[in-house]
Amino acid sequence: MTAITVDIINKSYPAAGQACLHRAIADLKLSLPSNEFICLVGPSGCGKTTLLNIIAGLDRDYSGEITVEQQHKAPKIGYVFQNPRLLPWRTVRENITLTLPSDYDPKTVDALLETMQLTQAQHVYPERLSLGMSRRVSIIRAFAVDPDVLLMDEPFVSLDAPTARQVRELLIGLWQQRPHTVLFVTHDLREAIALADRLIFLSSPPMQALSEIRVDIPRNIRDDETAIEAFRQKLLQDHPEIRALL
Ligand SMILES: Nc1ncnc2c1ncn2[C@@H]1O[C@H](COP(=O)(O)OP(=O)(O)OP(=O)(O)O)[C@@H](O)[C@H]1O
Repeated sequence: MTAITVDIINKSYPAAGQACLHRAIADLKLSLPSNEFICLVGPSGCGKTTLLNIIAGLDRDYSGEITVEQQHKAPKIGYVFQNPRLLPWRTVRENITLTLPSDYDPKTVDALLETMQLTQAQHVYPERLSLGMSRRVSIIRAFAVDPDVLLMDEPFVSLDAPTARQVRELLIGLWQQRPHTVLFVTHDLREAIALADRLIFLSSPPMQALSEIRVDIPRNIRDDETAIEAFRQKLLQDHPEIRALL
């Protein structure tokens, strides 16, 4: 089943200091399958955040069409930003439950907190959290709404390597318990290989999809850095066009 169909004919921004427009996305067509973990990899400025904002419905100033398969009356989109965007005057638990309907099941939140190893921290305020913990809270908040699609925009950027690895493993544990269609943006090819069912490589503006590759490393050895590195080397060998994007 297809979860998201993207057909963007044109997305432009006003070009700084010029009368003309800067074309960010042109004739981009993607068909993204349900319940897959999809990583979007592309150079800085190629339009990845723009694409996520359009899919999320935050940016409607484009020509084309986006279709999101939905299980609810209106499509529910979870969005994890680079900045966790937690409300400082709310506890961890309150930040998670703030956007949930009034009849939400507290046991679901308990289970999410437990899977992300935050049960002990649920009543503290964000200023007491490390960046890795704040990122985990923002991931729970996105999963808690049971989204049709989960968008993640470089959520592990600026974490040190061991913390990024820990949060990545917790995220995959959560996703395996509650499969969702995930669109995850990253610059880091190793991170993408460790996470993804499918990699989509995007070119510089105007953005276009350059290659689409399935990652066939079994999930139970995705923490094996040798397997990840071997896949990366072969990928770059078989698809030299990708090198220019990294
Ligand atoms: N509000 C805006 N006004 C004008 N130009 C913009 C605006 N937002 C983005 N752009 C331009 O559109 C292009 C795509 O930007 P976008 O942030 O989507 O790229 P990105 O791939 O997410 O970048 P990065 O990986 O660095 O976060 C860039 O050239 C950027 O300068």
